[in-house]
Amino acid sequence: MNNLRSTLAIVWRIAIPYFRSEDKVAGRTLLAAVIAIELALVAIDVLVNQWQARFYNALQEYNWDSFIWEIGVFVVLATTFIVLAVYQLYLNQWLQIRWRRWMTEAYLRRWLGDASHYRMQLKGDAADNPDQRIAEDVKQFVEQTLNITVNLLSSVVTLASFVVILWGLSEAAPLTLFGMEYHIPGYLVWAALLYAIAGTALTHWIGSPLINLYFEQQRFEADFRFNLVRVRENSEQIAVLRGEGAEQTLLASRYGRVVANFYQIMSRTKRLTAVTSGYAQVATIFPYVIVAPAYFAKKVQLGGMMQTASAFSSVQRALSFFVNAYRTLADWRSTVARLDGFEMAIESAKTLSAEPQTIDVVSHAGDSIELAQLLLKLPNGLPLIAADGFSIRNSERTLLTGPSGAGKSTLFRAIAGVWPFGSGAISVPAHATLMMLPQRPYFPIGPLKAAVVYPAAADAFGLDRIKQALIAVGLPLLADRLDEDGHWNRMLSLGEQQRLGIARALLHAPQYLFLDEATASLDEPGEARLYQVIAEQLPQTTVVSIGHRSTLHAFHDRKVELVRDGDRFSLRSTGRDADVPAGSAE
Ligand SMILES: Nc1ncnc2c1ncn2[C@@H]1O[C@H](COP(=O)(O)OP(=O)(O)OP(=O)(O)O)[C@@H](O)[C@H]1O
Repeated sequence: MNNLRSTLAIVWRIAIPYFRSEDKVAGRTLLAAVIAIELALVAIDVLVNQWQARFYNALQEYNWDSFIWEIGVFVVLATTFIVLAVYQLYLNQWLQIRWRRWMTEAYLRRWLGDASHYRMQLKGDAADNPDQRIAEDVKQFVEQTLNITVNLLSSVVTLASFVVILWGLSEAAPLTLFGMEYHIPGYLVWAALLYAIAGTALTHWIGSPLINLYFEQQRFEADFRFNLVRVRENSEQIAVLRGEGAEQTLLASRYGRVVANFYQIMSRTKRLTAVTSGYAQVATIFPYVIVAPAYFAKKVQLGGMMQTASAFSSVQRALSFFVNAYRTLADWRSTVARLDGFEMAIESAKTLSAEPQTIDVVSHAGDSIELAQLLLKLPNGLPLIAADGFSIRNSERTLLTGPSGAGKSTLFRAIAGVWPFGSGAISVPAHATLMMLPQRPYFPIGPLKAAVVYPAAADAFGLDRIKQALIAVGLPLLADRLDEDGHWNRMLSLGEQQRLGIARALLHAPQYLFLDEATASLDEPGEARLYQVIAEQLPQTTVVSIGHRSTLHAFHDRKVELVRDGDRFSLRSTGRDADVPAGSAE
């Protein structure tokens, strides 16, 4: 019960923001229309039930006129039913797509905002496969929540209407056993109730493990899909390493989990289907068996008997909502749990930067980047880099070196404000523009011009400027392909990608440019030319580079080295090409 209450509380928390959003008028109107139509459909069911009594009595009495009249009534009822059913589905789908669009956009904003997508990974993948949460789970949540709510409501109303009818019919057709009449008020209602309770309990007992099994199934399927995507993304590496065999084994083992779990679902579903279909079959005949003695004792007409059977099955169906919807409910609960986990992971990634033991990235009025009492840590809490009173001065060009794994890239991540582990403060000039270029720049799939100017809009720069930037970095041939669509990370060599990255920097002209081995794939003369271009075209830009080649020294005013200092590394400024001993920290 507590479980149910907490699931409902989560559903409420996830569902309600849409109905309070800017789209609330459309959302509420559509929801009201869907519910109103559902209630009208129940009313038609009640009318059809009453019609059945009249229709079968007309048959039993060989009354042709009544028969024809009732056929006419049925045509009217059936036509109304069809029109309502068509519009109910149409409006339901309309609401679904609006609600889903709103939720998807809201999740995308939260996931992409504040670098949560990156921090969630740092936190150890608390919510697996966010892509699945946003693409699949939101769709299922909206669809299932709406259908379950509407069906539940319809069941309650059906129950209320038919219980009244069935109660009356219990009077008209008293319980007759072995020639004796027993007057139990509303015995047909009680019989339907007992029947439904027994079915529900049995279904829950057999079906409850399905909730977890469905949850796991979704996860295994998503894992498998994700690994397939990784193979596609890294297909060149895999091909040259002849890694196909290893991939086959890995993928087969991932798919093995999908299959093993599915077998469990199959065997559970088999048992559950035996129960639910047996239950449905018995339900067809059950009311006739109960009313038959009264019928054969001529206490009730054929019409009364048919009406009773149909009312009984309506009550029983409404009561068995849980039995019929068990699979959907199980699926729904796992969808809700996954979305809840996703929301929690986003929240905890957000609060990561607000925790007391995190790095503060603040803006200040000065024109340099200042590191004060900074201690960078690994996610597991081990110290990585300590820096205090260190500044990156305006327009200066700094070369950062140090052993592999010392934390050079992590220092860049901290300055960019996405590395939360550690303490101390990083002050960045207010309104300063920073650009980080890694060794492997990212290019969205699409036209080349959009890839170069990313993250600006494709039309943020004139075509001539983009062409000039490409020519400046030594990619004149690409200058004629700006409108070509492509997967540029796959189509260009790493050196070409790095040139393209520098072209991006030339266009954006940031005040601070951080180059994390961003030219390391070029030969030395090629690298030198790019630094020359940066110096000429971005004379005001403060450049901080990570690199290992000694030839880079010529393009920097200052050399800073990360040196081991106990259990961590610290920054030592060694001046231009100078071998200043360690310990002369800024
Ligand atoms: N997301 C992460 N989770 C756990 N550890 C990490 C993560 N990112 C980096 N590290 C660890 O932090 C340390 C510093 O990594 P970083 O990439 O900053 O080193 P680096 O000095 O740039 O190395 P290289 O010169 O080899 O590129 C490494 O030991 C690395 O394993």
